[in-house]
Amino acid sequence: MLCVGDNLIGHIFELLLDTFANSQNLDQLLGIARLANQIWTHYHQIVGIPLSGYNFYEKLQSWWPRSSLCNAMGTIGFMLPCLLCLDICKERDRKISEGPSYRENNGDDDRTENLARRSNDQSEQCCGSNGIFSHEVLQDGESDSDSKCLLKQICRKELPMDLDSNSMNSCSINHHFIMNSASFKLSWWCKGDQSDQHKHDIVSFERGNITTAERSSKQISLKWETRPQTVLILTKPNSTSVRILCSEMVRWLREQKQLDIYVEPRVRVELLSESSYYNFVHTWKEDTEIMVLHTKVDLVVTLGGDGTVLWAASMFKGPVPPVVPFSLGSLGFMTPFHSERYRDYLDSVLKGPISITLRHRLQCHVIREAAKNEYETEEPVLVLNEVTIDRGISSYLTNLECYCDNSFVTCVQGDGLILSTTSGSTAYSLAAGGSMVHPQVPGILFTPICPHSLSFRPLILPEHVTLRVQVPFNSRSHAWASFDGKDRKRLAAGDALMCSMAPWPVPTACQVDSTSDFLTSIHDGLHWNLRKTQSFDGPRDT
Ligand SMILES: NC(=O)c1ccc[n+]([C@@H]2O[C@H](COP(=O)([O-])OP(=O)(O)OC[C@H]3O[C@@H](n4cnc5c(N)ncnc54)[C@H](O)[C@@H]3O)[C@@H](O)[C@H]2O)c1
Ligand SMILES: Nc1ncnc2c1ncn2[C@@H]1O[C@H](COP(=O)(O)OP(=O)(O)OP(=O)(O)O)[C@@H](O)[C@H]1O
Repeated sequence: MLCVGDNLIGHIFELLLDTFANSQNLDQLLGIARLANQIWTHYHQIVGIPLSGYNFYEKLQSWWPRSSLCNAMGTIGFMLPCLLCLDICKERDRKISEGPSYRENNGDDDRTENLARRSNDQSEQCCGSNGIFSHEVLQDGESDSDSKCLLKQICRKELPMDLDSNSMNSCSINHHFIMNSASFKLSWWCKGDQSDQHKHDIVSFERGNITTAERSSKQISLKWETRPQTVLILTKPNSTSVRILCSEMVRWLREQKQLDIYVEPRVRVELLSESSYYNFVHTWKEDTEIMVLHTKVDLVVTLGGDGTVLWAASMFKGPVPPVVPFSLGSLGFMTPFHSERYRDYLDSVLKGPISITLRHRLQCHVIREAAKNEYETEEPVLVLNEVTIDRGISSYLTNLECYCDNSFVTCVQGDGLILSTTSGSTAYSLAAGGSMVHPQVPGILFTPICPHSLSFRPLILPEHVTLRVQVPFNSRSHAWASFDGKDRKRLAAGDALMCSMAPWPVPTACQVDSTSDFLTSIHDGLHWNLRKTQSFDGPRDT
């Protein structure tokens, strides 16, 4: 990157701009804007303040009046980094001259005991200069954290979150493209491993000694850098207790915490039918607005069971804000927070720091035999638990050819196959005989459903592989793919499903920490290895 000249960067931007100008696909526009933003930040970081930024800015200015509304919206995403370049540098200089006071203290009084003690310790140990931003964790690259933080701060200052749910005008839509949520910092924490936290080499082999630096099982701590201002509350439908809790929580968050609140359209109607007091609650009208929710929302609260967490994850097709899952369901594997103590928990979460679990997701593409090119027909689907390919209502055995990075793995003959995340390892995959895996372990579980073979054991594959499950051309029936138990798609002979790890995990807040929460849920939820203890006086409960 260091030897990349202005010209090449200019070409890249030109190429991006052209693609941008010709695209009408909102997903693609967002992707390009993000890419441009990243290139710009890296370039700026390495080369200093390039005057060519002004050239780029001029180019955008001239192009702007010719663009459609849709493209113009995205242009803001391009322009902002240019406009902020100088401000960022000035701000960075200011911070250097001011010294450590910049790192604000996020408060520490009456928070929930467990959460606070644990998180504070972790923060002391690893925040500060070793902190990393969420996107750095995902990309494993070094980036200018301060500038991104400032970018967000400035955006919020200039474009306040005063959206009225009934007046979603073009101006309000414009700022959806701009990073607008509270900034936070993520940092690793691992017992006895406080040094070398920022090594980016996965394996080092200095003087013949092979050591590994990046271990996926480290606990991650989130510390707010700016106060969260907007909360999205998602609720399980048709439950009176959830409805009562929701209205109580909305009132509390508004009156005690002065937060902006978003809910689904259905919930807003429910709240308004209760009282016109809830008029301040925001929602959305069009599904397209959901695609930019992550730029408006600092925190997501779910009230329900695991299904509501899956529902929340499915709403975010890209980055996901931190999720605080409250348990109002029957099992609650992913919902460690008890609803009775919601005030204490939310108080603590809003102050931070909090331990989080980055729950990896799988990105699934259905590729039709009839399609002209690989990704022509269907949007990718992100799953938090699993994608299942099964026989549906057909009484024939499924016959699925499986490939891993283009190497033939096996042919599944049985009821079907589950490709699961480690978070989903305790769901359908478990019922089909798969192992339970700690959610911080990045891997893909390959679990057959009722295989008609005595020797077909489940596998766990590394996180970097791409799996392809193909319905053979001579298949006797169709197969069906379903995503987190929903949205069934028919796979005809020749169709395939591609599956790989998605770059956007779901960060869920922990009640204690990732490991403790996982063990609590397998003990309390599944009664794992519960057995009476042997004793001389007869069996005893453990
Ligand atoms: N035989 C089975 O065990 C079976 C069959 C179909 C679907 N499922 C699971 O149901 C999920 C959909 O959940 P839903 O709530 O929308 O449907 P649902 O209401 O039918 O609930 C399914 C059950 O699975 C539990 N569950 C969901 N995710 C879990 C997880 N990660 N760990 C442990 N338990 C979990 C839920 O708590 C719930 O009790 C699917 O993703 C699939 O994993 C399981
Ligand atoms: N906001 C929502 N809108 C529409 N459907 C939802 C929403 N939240 C949850 N669901 C669906 O409602 C169903 C039940 O939700 P959930 O699993 O949370 O409750 P539960 O079954 O009582 O709890 P548990 O999963 O712990 O057994 C799921 O199929 C889920 O997909």
